[in-house]
Amino acid sequence: MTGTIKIKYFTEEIERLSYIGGKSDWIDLRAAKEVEMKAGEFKLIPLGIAMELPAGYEAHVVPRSSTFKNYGIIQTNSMGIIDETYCGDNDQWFFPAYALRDTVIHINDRICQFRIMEHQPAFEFMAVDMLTNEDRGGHGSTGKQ
Ligand SMILES: O=c1ccn([C@H]2C[C@H](O)[C@@H](COP(=O)(O)OP(=O)(O)OP(=O)(O)O)O2)c(=O)[nH]1
Repeated sequence: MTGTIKIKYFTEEIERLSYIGGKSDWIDLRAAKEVEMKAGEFKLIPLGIAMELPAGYEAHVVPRSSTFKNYGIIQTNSMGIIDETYCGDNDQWFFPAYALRDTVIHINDRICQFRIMEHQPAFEFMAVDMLTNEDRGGHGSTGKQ
């Protein structure tokens, strides 16, 4: 175990964060309230936590592989990025959900997972007229098989 992260839980009704015994170092997150959705609806599902990430880190939130099968929802931003600056007392994490069928997500359901990543190094972007490299080719240029 390296490092400690301050975490605030917004409800007693979700289980505390834990690693699922030796299976993965991604940590599952839970819905913090019951959410009913109709097909075609968008909702932000609260995840019931706020965190003070360590300096120099961000968190990445993605759906679980089984989330669509279980709940018929997809994450509208594909991957959620939790900035280090998102650390205020009311900066609750949320899962932006789009429902493809009528569905109910219950409180404490594990709907997504996250991990903490170091920031990329800071780069400077320098405008040039030419890149002087060989073109790689358009999308799919390496064929299908
Ligand atoms: O799936 C997500 C994505 C973001 N956030 C929180 C953490 C993040 O730090 C903040 C802002 O997210 P982002 O920068 O991706 O959104 P934006 O639309 O660019 O908003 P902003 O103008 O606040 O940066 O919202 C979540 O809780 N879940």
